[in-house]
Amino acid sequence: MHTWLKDEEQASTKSFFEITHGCGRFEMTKKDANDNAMVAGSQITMEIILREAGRDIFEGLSSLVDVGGGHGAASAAIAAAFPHIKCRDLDLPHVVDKAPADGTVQFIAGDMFKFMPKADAVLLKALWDLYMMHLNGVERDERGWEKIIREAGFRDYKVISVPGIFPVIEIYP
Ligand SMILES: C[S@@+](CC[C@H](N)C(=O)[O-])C[C@H]1O[C@@H](n2cnc3c(N)ncnc32)[C@H](O)[C@@H]1O
Repeated sequence: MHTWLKDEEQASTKSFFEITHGCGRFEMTKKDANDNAMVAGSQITMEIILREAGRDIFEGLSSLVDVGGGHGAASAAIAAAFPHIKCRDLDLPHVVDKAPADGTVQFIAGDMFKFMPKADAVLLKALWDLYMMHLNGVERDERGWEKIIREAGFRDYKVISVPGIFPVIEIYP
C-alpha cells in the first residue's frame, strides 16, 4: 500500500513517502518514490514486451541505446533476455549519477539533442500517462505517427502489437 503522508507530517519530513508492506514501513522522499515508480513501471512494461514480442523486436541486434532510459531498468531487462546485445542508456547527468552500476548496462551522461551514441537501434520509451501530459493530451493514431515519422525523414516503420499494453513502433532510417 502506498500513501502520501498528511500535510502536517510532511512539514517535518519534507514530502516523505510512506510505503507499508506486510513486513514493515519504509520512508523515502517524493522524488525517490517517483523514480522508484518509474523503474517499477518500466520493469513491468519490458517484461510484457519481452515475453510477447521480444524476438520480433530485438533479435538480430548487437547494440542498443535507450534514450532517456532513466536508471536503466529497460536496458537491464533487454540485456538479461538477450545477453549478446550491448545495452547503453543515455540520460541527463543528474539521472545517470544516481543509476546503479552493476556493469550490465553502460550509462552515458548527455543531452539527446546534442549527442546520440551509435547503436543498431535506439529505444525511446515513456510511460503512457506522462506522454499524454507532455503532448497536451493529444492522442495520436497510426496516421498521426506516420506523418511525424515521414516528416522526420525516416524511410519506413512497423507497428508491433503487444497484448495488454501499448504497441511498439519500429522506425527504420
Ligand atoms: C518519462 S522518463 C522515461 C524513463 C524511461 N524511459 C521509462 O520509460 O520509464 C523521461 C526520461 O528522459 C530523460 N531526459 C529528459 N530530457 C533528456 C535529454 N535532453 N537527454 C537525455 N535524456 C533526457 C529524463 O531524465 C528521464 O529519465
